[in-house]
Amino acid sequence: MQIVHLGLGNFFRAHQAWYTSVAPDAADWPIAAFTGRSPAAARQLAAQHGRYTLLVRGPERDEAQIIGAVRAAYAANDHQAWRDHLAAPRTALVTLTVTEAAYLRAPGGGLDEAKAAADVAAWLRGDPAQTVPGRLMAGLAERRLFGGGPIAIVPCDNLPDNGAATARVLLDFTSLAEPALVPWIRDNVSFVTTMVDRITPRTTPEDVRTAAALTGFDDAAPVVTEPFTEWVLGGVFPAGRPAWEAGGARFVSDVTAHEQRKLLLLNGGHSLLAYAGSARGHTTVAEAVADRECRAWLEQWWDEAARYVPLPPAEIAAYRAALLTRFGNARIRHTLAQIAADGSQKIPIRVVPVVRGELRAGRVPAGAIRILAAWIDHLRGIGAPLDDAGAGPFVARANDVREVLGLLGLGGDALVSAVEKSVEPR
Ligand SMILES: NC(=O)c1ccc[n+]([C@@H]2O[C@H](COP(=O)([O-])OP(=O)(O)OC[C@H]3O[C@@H](n4cnc5c(N)ncnc54)[C@H](O)[C@@H]3O)[C@@H](O)[C@H]2O)c1
Ligand SMILES: O=P(O)(O)OC[C@@H](O)[C@@H](O)[C@H](O)[C@H](O)CO
Repeated sequence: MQIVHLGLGNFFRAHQAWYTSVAPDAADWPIAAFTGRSPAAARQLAAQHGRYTLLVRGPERDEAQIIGAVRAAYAANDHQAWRDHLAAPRTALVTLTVTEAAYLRAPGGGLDEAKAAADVAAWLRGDPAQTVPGRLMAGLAERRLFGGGPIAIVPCDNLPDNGAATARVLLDFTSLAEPALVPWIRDNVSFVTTMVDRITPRTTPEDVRTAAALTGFDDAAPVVTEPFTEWVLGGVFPAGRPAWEAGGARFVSDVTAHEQRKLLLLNGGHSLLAYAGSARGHTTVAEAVADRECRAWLEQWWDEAARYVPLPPAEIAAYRAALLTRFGNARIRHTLAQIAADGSQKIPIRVVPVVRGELRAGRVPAGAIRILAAWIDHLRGIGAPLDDAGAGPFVARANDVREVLGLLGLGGDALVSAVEKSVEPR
């Protein structure tokens, strides 16, 4: 059997490829990985026969592992290889790590048709589809044509209910571009929902030197990650899967509680530090969490967000304590700028649901308001640099708090006034 992966970035190599590498049946599950956009990662990995170093960075030392799970690496524009791999009956599942923005979701959750329009038009002209929903559709069209059979799609991006979210954008895209394929997708494609967790920063030139010194292998593309890792999956694998349980993956009937715990507490906490911490001059998560004020803001946010995590209080308390240790690992250089990117995709899923819930309960949540205000400051040029292709409408209205909140589907005088008081004076 075989796994196909789309989005050959660092996280995939620290997480899904690592789980596959430690599975007892790893030899039966080679991975063919495709870059999402630039060909650089494919070139680097192909030159190393897919092998790379995983530096597991604890608070005191690094442990180097050579991972050999990736057997073939392709550039995003190798459309023929993509279609061939998706069509092959031996391909049992497709994993994705392509960032939140790549799903082309509209605020309501379906496909943003304006963002997809050029790709739909390209497909109708007979050109290769370039977006993630378009590429999935193109590969599945080939699979149907050649009788490849049922398959699982396993998104591993930080989106709530990522399986259903992927199904929705894919089916919306297919309805526009290739409607005859829709029933086949409904009957043959299983969408697995996952909660994924392993803090994996960008690789620095120093990491490259460290990896070579530890292993003697002159690796152009090592990956640094933390010791902690978690993977919770819910859904059906009609053509099988590796025994990922060996690495600690859990298969459950409902991922929601795990997903809310991670998305609100970890990712929401990260977004708070990315905007409010960078505005205080910090560069990394570890620096920000060592700042007493940022740490107090984090606890305040967690107190509010915890109300929306359907788990026992003791479990939430243990998770919070573990997060402080993980965030405090100063040897992991996780930059606030990396986390701050694409806030227009992240704020609506990491923070807005808590604000809505609190307003419904008659509370004006100070911790969540701080994140909204710090993000608006970021849109106005404060703190980490703005790197967000979807920020245009928010930047255009950034001087007017009420309008920015309106774009997030939020409003009400009490909220607007609280956020106005919390943004930096101008
Ligand atoms: N890094 C982490 O700690 C971490 C942890 C959990 C989940 N994730 C998820 O993994 C994603 C990737 O993180 P990473 O650290 O590997 O980042 P990365 O920058 O190393 O890799 C990103 C990958 O996504 C692809 N991509 C980006 N935009 C795309 C687009 N519009 N269309 C198609 N492909 C696109 C890139 O080509 C690249 O292959 C995150 O956005 C997040 O959803 C990351
Ligand atoms: O990867 P992103 O861009 O979705 O979000 C940035 C971080 O919050 C995220 O990468 C976390 O480090 C990760 O989700 C931990 O598992």
